[in-house]
Amino acid sequence: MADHILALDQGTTSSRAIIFDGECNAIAKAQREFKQIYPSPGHVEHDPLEIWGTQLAAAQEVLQQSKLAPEDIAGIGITNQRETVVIWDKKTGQPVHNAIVWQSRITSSICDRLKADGLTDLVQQKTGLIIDAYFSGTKIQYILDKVPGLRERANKGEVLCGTIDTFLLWNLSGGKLHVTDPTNACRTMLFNIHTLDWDEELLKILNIPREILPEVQPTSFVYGDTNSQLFGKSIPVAAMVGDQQGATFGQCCFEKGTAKNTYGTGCFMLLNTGSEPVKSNNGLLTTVAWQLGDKVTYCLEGSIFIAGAVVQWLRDEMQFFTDSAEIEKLAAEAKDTGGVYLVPAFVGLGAPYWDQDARGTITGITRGTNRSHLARAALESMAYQTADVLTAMTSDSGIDLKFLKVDGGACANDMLMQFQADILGVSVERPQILESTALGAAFLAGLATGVWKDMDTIASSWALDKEFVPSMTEDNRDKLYSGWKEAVRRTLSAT
Ligand SMILES: Nc1ncnc2c1ncn2[C@@H]1O[C@H](COP(=O)(O)OP(=O)(O)O)[C@@H](O)[C@H]1O
Ligand SMILES: O=P(O)(O)OC[C@H](O)CO
Repeated sequence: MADHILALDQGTTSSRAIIFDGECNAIAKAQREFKQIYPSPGHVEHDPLEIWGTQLAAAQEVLQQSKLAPEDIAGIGITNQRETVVIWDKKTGQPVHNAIVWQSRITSSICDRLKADGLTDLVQQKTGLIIDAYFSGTKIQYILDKVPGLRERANKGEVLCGTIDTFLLWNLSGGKLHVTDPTNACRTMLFNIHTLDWDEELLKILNIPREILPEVQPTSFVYGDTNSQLFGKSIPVAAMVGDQQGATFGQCCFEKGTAKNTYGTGCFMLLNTGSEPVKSNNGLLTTVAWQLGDKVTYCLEGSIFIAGAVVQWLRDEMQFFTDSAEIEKLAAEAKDTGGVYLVPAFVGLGAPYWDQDARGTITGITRGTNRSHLARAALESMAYQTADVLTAMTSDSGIDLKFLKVDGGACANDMLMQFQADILGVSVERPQILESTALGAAFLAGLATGVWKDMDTIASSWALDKEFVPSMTEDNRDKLYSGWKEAVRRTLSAT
């Protein structure tokens, strides 16, 4: 009987596939890393065919490992790095350019022009976003302008465009389906989050033909079947969801006022604000959490560009250790940072500052500063950036968070989680299943195919691994946090 779900988790650095059974057990996992391409400083690309190749290989491997037949899989749920965008030839499937990755700053000058043209309010009102190179719209414009003859081909309907969910679905369906969902569409800066459709005015401003964009369907939805040659038999694709919204669903943040924070390459905090979009006055994004049937749930999001990546930087560039987990031991050698703050603005700063030109800063170094202090400051930077976001969220939503659910690679770090609880003054809850992103995609696909009956059944499956309770005095918290604010002030490009 088809009572398993295959989740495809296409992330920034790897393509993963996990099979879940109806009791949320991950019965098999496979993962393939792929190349990060840096054509120039601040410019990040991926090879779309490598993304597809690694994702397909991981899916085929996990099926083989599980010993299940394709007919045991009720559906596939796709979850993906968001904003990263591809344009490809409709006939051959060949990409016309590398994918421009969400982290890429290549279009920051286009964004500066849009801001100078006074479009900030219009963009926020329609899309819930802040004008920034992070989002797909200016990346699409950049590719259309850069590749010779591409505009004419786009106008003639010879090419297709899409975020990674769409590109994977198109390939999985053998070139039949060109579809996205609102959690991905809303990250393009071309999608109106109120009408739930591509916005003609924004398409005109960015000079993007509507014909190249995909159809938009709900997040949990049977979009169609995979090409039968890929897995031996066709399997329905039954969910597509941006990875951060996927993690929010996987963490069962179904109630208005619940939030999760994912500590991966970057750090993304999403607060469920219910059926109405809440406008931010403090540098957060208003974004679609998911669409089930015709019911849309919104959230406020704080997107932090560099979180776990600061640990990778200490590992790869500074060569402090060889494995990310070793930071725990090194950081524990110092009882505190000795007054050092590290602001990892390696690609500018995202929420709530949105400063494209800021660059990383270390403050408070003395003759006694050593590697342990720096390691500790790097870990603490994730917690301080999260505190900046939570302050903005409380102010925008009027919601006082009771607890924060956490997931992602760096949340395995107990020292970081305790410091996070301390600096927020809010309890931090780590679940037993840390694969929240893939689990969210599985839940959404399972809802569309009957593996899970309803959201109440899903919510009852969430189980706590460890709770971190704040233990720092308010005085100490205020003193440490004001030191961070001063370090950020020195980092911002205008100062
Ligand atoms: N014990 C640890 N302490 C701090 N950071 C860690 C630890 N283990 C892994 N990380 C960081 O977590 C990140 C990986 O998390 P993951 O959720 O897999 O990220 P992504 O999905 O963005 O690729 C890496 O940036 C890594 O440096
Ligand atoms: O692939 P991740 O986990 O780093 O997530 C990337 C985000 O979706 C970017 O918005």
